[in-house]
Amino acid sequence: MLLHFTKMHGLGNDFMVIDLVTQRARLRDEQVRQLADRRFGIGFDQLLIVEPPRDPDMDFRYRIFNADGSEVENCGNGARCFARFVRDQRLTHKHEIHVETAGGPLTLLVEDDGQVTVDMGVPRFAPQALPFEANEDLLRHELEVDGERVEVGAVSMGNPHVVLRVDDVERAPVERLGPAIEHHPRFPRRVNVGFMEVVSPHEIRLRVHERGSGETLACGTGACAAVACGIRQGLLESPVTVHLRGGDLRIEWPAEEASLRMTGPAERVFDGRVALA
Ligand SMILES: N[C@@H](CCC[C@H](N)C(=O)O)C(=O)O
Repeated sequence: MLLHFTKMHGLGNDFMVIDLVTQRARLRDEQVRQLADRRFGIGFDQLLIVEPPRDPDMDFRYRIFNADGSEVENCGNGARCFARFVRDQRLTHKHEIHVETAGGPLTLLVEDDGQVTVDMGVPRFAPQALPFEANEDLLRHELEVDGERVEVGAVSMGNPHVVLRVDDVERAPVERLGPAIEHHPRFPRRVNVGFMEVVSPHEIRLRVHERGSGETLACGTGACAAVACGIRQGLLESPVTVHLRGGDLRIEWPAEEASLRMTGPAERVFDGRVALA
């Protein structure tokens, strides 16, 4: 069976997008992993699935799968690509699109210049929101990783994140600490790991080791998590420009109980058809 798909990216965080509003398919974990393979498949960091909503107040259901086949709650760069995709495919003409995700509802706003702003909701710092085995909600938690003590901020942006402050993001131990923290026993559903260099109160540099996909060129929810932790720790002030290896995102978080908003680009790369094994 041939399935139409579109390859997209948000700042180099790349996606295979499949419309399951007009097509029918069920993908097994091993099929997702095979499609994600950059040599034997299409290659992507995440697979995004567009489905009809289950809640009649929503426009679509937005499902996300990491390259390792695991289904996850949220993907920020993917949300911007999702908005561009459903409009390009004429599945909607709306500029404000409401989607349900496994991490809760999201609102996507397509701006006049083609950039997309995502209302990511209110960051949640309670350890059980990630989940994270910790007794209380602290600004910084201590973690023992491979015999080393590191300090992390912990936050749920629908999906779980920790953020480490580093002096120089290019020299940060992303390859060593990223996977070790992702699989740390205190995170029963694993965790995304951000390495943040503070340049000024309105500017950071960031690299993210993503749960289930490894280091990517950009992570939207990771950028939101870093800014949320940085503001809460008194290091940053809204708005913040986040420099990722694939480009920049603008993050606004005006007040603790307010929604956090992320603005950035969404690019279509090519369309294709693939036979599911
Ligand atoms: N690339 C994403 C996040 C994708 C999901 C993440 N790897 C997870 O497992 O939670 C983004 O742009 O937010």
